[in-house]
Amino acid sequence: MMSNIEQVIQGIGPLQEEAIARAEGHLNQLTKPPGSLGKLEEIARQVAGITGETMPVFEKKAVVVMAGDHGVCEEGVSAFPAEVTPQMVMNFLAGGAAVNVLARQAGADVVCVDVGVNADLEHPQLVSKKVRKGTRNMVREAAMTREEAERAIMAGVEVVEDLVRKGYTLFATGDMGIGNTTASSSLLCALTGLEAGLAVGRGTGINDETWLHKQAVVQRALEVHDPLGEDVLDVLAKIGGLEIAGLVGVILGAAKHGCPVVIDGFISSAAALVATRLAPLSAAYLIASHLSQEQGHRRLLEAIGLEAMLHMDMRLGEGTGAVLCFNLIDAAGKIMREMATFESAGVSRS
Ligand SMILES: O=C(O)c1ccc[n+]([C@@H]2O[C@H](COP(=O)([O-])O)[C@@H](O)[C@H]2O)c1
Ligand SMILES: Cc1cc2nc[nH]c2cc1C
Repeated sequence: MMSNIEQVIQGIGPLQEEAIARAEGHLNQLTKPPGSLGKLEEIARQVAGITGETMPVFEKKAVVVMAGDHGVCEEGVSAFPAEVTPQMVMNFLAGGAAVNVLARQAGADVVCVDVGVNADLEHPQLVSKKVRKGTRNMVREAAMTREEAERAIMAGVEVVEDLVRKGYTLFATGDMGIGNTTASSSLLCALTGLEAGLAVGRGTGINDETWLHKQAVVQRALEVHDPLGEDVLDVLAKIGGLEIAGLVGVILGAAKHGCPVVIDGFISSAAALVATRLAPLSAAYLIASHLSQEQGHRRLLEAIGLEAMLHMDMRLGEGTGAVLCFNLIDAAGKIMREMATFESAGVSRS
C-alpha cells in the first residue's frame, strides 16, 4: 500500500507548459524590450506554469512557521538557549516578531505551527501538531524515528491542505528552532557530500571556538549514523529536525495543490533539498527568496538548482526573507495585469 507521503508525492505534476507559453506571449506584448524585467518575468512565467493563470491574484498568502526543538543543543552549538524557541513562538502569536511585521507589510498571514517544541504551549492561534518535545541528540542516537519524521511531514501537508481549503494560494516557509542550523548543516553534508567545514555556519552568531566545535559535532553525527544511504527519509529522521520535516510537508503539500511556495533561508532550503530529493517535480514549484548569510546556503541552493532573488545579508529565519519576496511576486502579477501593450499604448517596435 502507498504511504500517505507517497500519495502526496504522486499527486505532484509537472508545470503547465501551455500557460508558461501564454505568459511569455503576453510579456512580449508589453511596452518594454523583451526580457528587460529580468527575474520579474521569470516569476511571471513560473507562477503561470504553477497556477495555470497568466494574471494570478494571490488574495490570501500565508507564511507557515514551523517550530521545533533540537536535542543536539545539549552539545553547546548555539549562541542562544533552547528556551528561546517557545518564547519566540509566543512572540509570533503576539504579532511582535520580525516575520509578523514583514507579513503585515506584504498583506500575508503568519501561521505558527508547534510540530516539536519542548514546552507545553497553548494559544488560540497556535496550530498544535506536536509529534514530540524536541528531537533526540543526534550525536548519541537518531534524532527521530522514521515514523516521527513521517508524522512531522504529514503535519506540514495537513496545515497546507487546511489553508488551501480556506482560500490560501501562495505560501512561504518559515522556521523557528534553536539548534536547527546544526541539523540543516548535517543534512547538507549527508545529501551533497559537502564537508562540515564548508557546510557549518555561525547560526545565531557563535564565536570561532564554538564554530569549530559545531563542525566537530556535525562530523560526529555523520560518523555515528554512517552509512547514511540513499534513503532520504532515513537521513532526515536520523540527523534532521521536526520543523524541517514539517517544512518538507509544507513544500510537498503546496506543490500537490498547484501553489507556489517561497523558500526562506538556510533551514527552509535544507527542507527544500529533502523535499526535492523525495519528489523531484516539486522543485518547479519553489521560488528561492534570499541568500542567507549562513555559510552553506549558497551550496544548498545550488544543490536544489535555485537562485535567490535578494541578497540582503539576512540570517534570521522565521520566513522573513520569503515574506519579503511576496512583494516581488505580487509585483510580477501586477505587471502582467496592468502594463500597457505596444498596441494599446501606440508604442512602436522594429
Ligand atoms: O534562515 C536562516 O538562514 C538562518 C540562519 C541562521 C539562524 N537562523 C535562525 O536561528 C535559529 C537557529 O540558529 P542556531 O544557532 O540556534 O542553530 C533558528 O531559529 C533559525 O530560524 C536562521
Ligand atoms: C531572538 C531570536 C529570534 C529568532 N528567530 C528565529 N530564530 C531566532 C533566534 C533568536 C535568538
